[in-house]
Amino acid sequence: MFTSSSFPKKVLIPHLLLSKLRSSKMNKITIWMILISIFVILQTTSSVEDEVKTSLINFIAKLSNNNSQSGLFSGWNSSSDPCQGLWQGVICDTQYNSVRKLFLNSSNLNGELDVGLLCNVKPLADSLSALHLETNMITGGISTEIASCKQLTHLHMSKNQLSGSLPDSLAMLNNLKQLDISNNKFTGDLPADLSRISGLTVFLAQNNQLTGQIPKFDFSNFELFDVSYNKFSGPMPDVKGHIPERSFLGNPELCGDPLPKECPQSLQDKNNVKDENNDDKSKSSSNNQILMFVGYLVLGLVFLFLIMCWVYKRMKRNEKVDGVNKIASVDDTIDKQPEAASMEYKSGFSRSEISVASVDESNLVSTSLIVLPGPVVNELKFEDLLKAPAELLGRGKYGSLYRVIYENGMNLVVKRIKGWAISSDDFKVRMERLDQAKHPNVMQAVAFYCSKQEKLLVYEYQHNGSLLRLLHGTGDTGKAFEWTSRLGVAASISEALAHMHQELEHDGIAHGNLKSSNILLNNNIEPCISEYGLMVVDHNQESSLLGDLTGFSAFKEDVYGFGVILLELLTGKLVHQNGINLAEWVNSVVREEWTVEVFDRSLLSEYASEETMVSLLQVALKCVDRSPEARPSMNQVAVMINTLKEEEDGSTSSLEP
Ligand SMILES: Nc1ncnc2c1ncn2[C@@H]1O[C@H](COP(=O)(O)OP(=O)(O)OP(=O)(O)O)[C@@H](O)[C@H]1O
Repeated sequence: MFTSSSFPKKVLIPHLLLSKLRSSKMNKITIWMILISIFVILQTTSSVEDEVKTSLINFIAKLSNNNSQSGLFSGWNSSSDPCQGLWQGVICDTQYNSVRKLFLNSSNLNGELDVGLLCNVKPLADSLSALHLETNMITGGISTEIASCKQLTHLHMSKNQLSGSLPDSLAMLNNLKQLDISNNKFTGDLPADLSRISGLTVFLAQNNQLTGQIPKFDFSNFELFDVSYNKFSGPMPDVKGHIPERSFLGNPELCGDPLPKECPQSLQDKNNVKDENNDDKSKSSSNNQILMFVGYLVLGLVFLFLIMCWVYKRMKRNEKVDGVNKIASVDDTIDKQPEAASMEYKSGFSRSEISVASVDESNLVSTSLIVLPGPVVNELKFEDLLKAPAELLGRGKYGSLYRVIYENGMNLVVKRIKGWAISSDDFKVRMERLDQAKHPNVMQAVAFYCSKQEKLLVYEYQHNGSLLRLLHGTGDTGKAFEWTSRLGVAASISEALAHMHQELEHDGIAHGNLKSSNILLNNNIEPCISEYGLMVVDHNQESSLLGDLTGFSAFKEDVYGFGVILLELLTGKLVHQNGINLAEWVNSVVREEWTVEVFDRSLLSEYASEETMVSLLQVALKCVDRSPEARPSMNQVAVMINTLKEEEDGSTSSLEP
């Protein structure tokens, strides 16, 4: 029942357990339960083996016409082990203790074949790889159950009295290598799918009464192939020289080369048509495949092209976004100067960009520049501006700024504003009003251009840079930015701004984007407010507490912007530095009565009046009041600063010898 190798595992362990249990004096019921369990386990294990034994005994009994006990097979009894050597013809796999092969050939077997008795018993069907029944007188046939003996590689049944047709299920034995059914009385057609068993190397079916056509095997696989002396019909399969002619002889209805019988014309035609059909089918299927392939290729290319377009567009868009981000960072940190920025943006003033604008004629006020009257330029042509070499100075939230060297050597800057929701007519009126409200400390536009999509403003280029650069730059002017100059700048800007506010009050045009980078130093090192009235006020600024930033609110935003400039002048600090908001920082220091601490140290060493500085600081703090209503008007600011300046001028002149 058990092999010597399996016995110790299954019995010794319970043994040990038992002795342990006895020694620990466990109660009898427990011991009985364990014994019963062991018995049940042993019973179940043996029942599988018994099933195999029983089926084998039944199989041989049927094959031998119930005479097995008298002859060779007397050792086949249920009290012995099929794998222990007493069972004649049984070969086992010793490792798995399973029946692998049955050699029952030449054994005087004259009973009936019942493969179901072997193949319906799973453990046997799963292990049986060879069944040799040749040279007997076995009757019956091969039943469909043969398909369950999936491990069969060798099925030898030659020289018997087997009859009936071969079941289609025979073709399901995928592992079959040798099939010998020769010298029997088999009838009917060969299962067509037999040719699908790719590992079949021996097929012997000679001397039967098999009919129909010979399946199209891959004849190159065969070591042995014989279908001679049957009743096969139809054309010879194309064996491509792998099988000798004699393997097909004795089939009177079989025709075609190399057999002596020629196939009738009708059969040839039928065959040719069949072949042609097959050829056509394969041709058309290969054509279809080519067409399909080309289709996929075209689709793939179109898809690739679309992806590339999409990627290109995205890259373009990202480039733009990148540009905005970079400029924003320049503004925030102010550690890059216009030159640095221009170095960064070498792309320059794209002619095509402006050309695009110029073709948008439907929305133009004028198809060319409107040159404003003034001493700077007498004549400025739009086309010449487009032709001129240009360099990008900066790219802000509202647009880009280019430096353009005009044909006569004149340096201009072109501000290009995109997406400003102002009608062309309103823009033109606005430009004219700004031009009328002149002030020497406000930079006048030289010319402008307007379309629905964009607006261009032309200014004179200022070589001396901005107040921002003067305060926080490298100091390449070589001069210290002394207190009196700072006070002078404050006075000039406040006056210019007060003038503009007064002039443009009814038009509601404030500067809208007042900051130290928009205060430029002209040829006389005089401060000039640039880009007046070009911007919609930035709603994100901390000063911008009101939703409506036109009219009154916009003017108050300018006052706030001016207050910040004053703070920059007094402290020498940037608007935002290391995350600290300048206005808040100054306020907090002043609240702590450490006012002197806020001032620029370079000013304290001068003969600057600390009193005037504190007074100017108070003006600045009023300007940056959180409540716009609490902020003074620009006119009031200008008066206050001028008074301070006069006092300062008076006191310094009285100090002079
Ligand atoms: N007419 C000019 N001549 C010389 N430099 C100028 C002129 N106008 C502006 N600039 C300088 O060019 C740089 C870029 O200007 P731009 O107006 O694009 O940026 P910004 O003033 O920093 O930001 P915003 O877009 O908010 O105005 C700034 O440093 C500015 O001081």
